[in-house]
Amino acid sequence: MANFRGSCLHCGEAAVGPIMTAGVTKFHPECFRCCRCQSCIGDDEQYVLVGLSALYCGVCWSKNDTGSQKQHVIKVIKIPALHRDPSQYKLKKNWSDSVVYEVCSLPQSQNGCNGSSCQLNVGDRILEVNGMPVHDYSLLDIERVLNQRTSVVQVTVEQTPSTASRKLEDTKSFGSLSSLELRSYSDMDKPKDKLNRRRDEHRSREPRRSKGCEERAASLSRLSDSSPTPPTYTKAGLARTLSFREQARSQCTFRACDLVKGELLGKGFFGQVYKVTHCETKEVMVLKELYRLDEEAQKNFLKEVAVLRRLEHPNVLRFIGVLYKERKLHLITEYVRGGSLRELIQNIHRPLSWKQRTLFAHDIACGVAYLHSMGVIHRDLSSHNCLVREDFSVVVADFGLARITSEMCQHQLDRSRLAAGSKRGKRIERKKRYTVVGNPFWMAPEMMKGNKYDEKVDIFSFGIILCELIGRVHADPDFLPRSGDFSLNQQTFLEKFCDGCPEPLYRIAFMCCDLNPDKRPSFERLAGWLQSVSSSLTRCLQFPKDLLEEIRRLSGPISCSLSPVSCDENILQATPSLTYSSSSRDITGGGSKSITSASVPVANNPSFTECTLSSACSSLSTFAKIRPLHSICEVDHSNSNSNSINRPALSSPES
Ligand SMILES: Nc1ncnc2c1ncn2[C@@H]1O[C@H](COP(=O)(O)OP(=O)(O)OP(=O)(O)O)[C@@H](O)[C@H]1O
Repeated sequence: MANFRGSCLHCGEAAVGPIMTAGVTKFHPECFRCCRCQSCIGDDEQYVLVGLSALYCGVCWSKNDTGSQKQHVIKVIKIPALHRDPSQYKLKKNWSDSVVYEVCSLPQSQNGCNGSSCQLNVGDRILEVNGMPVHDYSLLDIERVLNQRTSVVQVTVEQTPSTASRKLEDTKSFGSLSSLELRSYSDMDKPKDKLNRRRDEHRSREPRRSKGCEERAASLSRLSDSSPTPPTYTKAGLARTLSFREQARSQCTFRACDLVKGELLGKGFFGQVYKVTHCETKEVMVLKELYRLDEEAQKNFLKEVAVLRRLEHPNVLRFIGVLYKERKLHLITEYVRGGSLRELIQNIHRPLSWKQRTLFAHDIACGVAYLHSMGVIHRDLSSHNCLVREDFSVVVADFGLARITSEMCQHQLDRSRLAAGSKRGKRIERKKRYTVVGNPFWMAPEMMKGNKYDEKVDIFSFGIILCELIGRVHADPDFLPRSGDFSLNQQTFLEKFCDGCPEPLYRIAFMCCDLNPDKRPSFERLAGWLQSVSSSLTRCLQFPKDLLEEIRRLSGPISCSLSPVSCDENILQATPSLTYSSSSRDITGGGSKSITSASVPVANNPSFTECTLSSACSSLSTFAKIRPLHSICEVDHSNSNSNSINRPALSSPES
């Protein structure tokens, strides 16, 4: 079995967890897509990898099989079991690469057909037979399987230009071969030789399939993992080689027939979320599928899968696997029964003690501290995207807008170097001019203004969540008092919403909502503070003196609002197409009026669903009210010197 560490050929990121392999090249399942039609290629589907770069699905390839003979190609060929011909495939060992066998002679039936892209040719290098890498087997074993007459044999081959154009010599005919033909195992007779016995052994370890489930086509061994113990679902969804060996935790690929679709749990901007139950284990999970098929939606969804599959933490939504259905990728995650934190906060019939609120905040802080340690900025942290489990622990979810920053990993490294006593280096400049994404209610001021930002934007969002928890108030600026500079209006919040709130808790919230990102505490520190606060609350003790002093010192005096919140509907009406300049000092277009708490019911106005970002930037309130309908707004600030309009940027590309 090959070592499946390495990187994905498509995205270049580490290929861990379930991966698709084409020969020795690896892909994440979500990256294993046809370069022409962009559809995901399932593990039972034909593919052709040309020149170690262009991947085609069987359909697109067969429509346009031109020029293949001049290129390096990895593909799957099926040899049907229809012919009775004594002539045989002959193989030889490829001495330059001891792990593959080369076809040196063909049966007579193929006489004159050499060079065809859909059958074995002289010189083809055989990488896998029936999904098993050939290096585990002797040349005789492989020849025996190829020449058996009882069942379809699926062969993954590598064709080089010389192979494809090589002339057929010295071959005897035994009937035509068809390939690029999909047949399932259930169509085939059970092979008896060693190779097929091995395959059957693997399959016999799988849970019994539900009746009526169509079995998979012969394995291409593209979905692989090296964890020593196959996880629960690995085998349920696959009739291929031992897979999922790379990671200890389970990440699975399901078939549609493995899961029974249940109730619709909700709809986001791009996708919808269903409860599903596994036929065999009865485990309830969540399936997220896209209903929008535009590029933007696809991009965000693939990112969500890509991010989630790398993460494993008790306070981060658990990724279970993926499902290919109708050539589309679906995400399977744990089912979180308690709904969103926002729903819980807003449920006034449900009392929440200060300790419970502190624990919620602690869990989120731990989850996002982990994300940051993994180099992920969430960028859409909100009480919508924090889900509450039955045991009242909270998980952070929804990674469609997340950003992976290698700088952050570097930052972690540097920190550990510093901790290990090496010399203090120059502070790494991590802030970058990324795109503006997320929900404006929770969005950090620096992102709102189109400035450079870093992971501290998540801390601001967390501060808003903490305010929601403290005041059981909507994050909407119509309810949660904000200042003219988009920070929190601490004074008003304190007066209106902090009755009975432990002092450290609201002070922590204020620190998180500081306008200056550098003054916001890290999630690691926040988790520590919140842990101490909750312990004190549990034991009804006074807060430790040093904790209180530290928090007071760092949070400083309670600030008063600089620009009183005003109610100015005219801003909304008068500036329908303001430009959003990345160099402007605020997002109001004019700078004179920054925040309005105008209670214009735009959120419920259907015409705003089509509203563009540029027209939405007239005020925080307008901006904010667009978001619940749009769910995402992206503005590209990559050209920081430009004063030009960044037009409705729902799909602005991100570098
Ligand atoms: N794993 C889960 N378990 C239980 N409920 C979930 C789960 N994931 C999502 N939901 C619920 O399904 C609904 C839709 O979720 P989804 O993540 O698609 O959208 P969203 O976060 O509301 O919006 P957007 O993706 O536009 O930010 C939400 O109300 C959420 O509470």
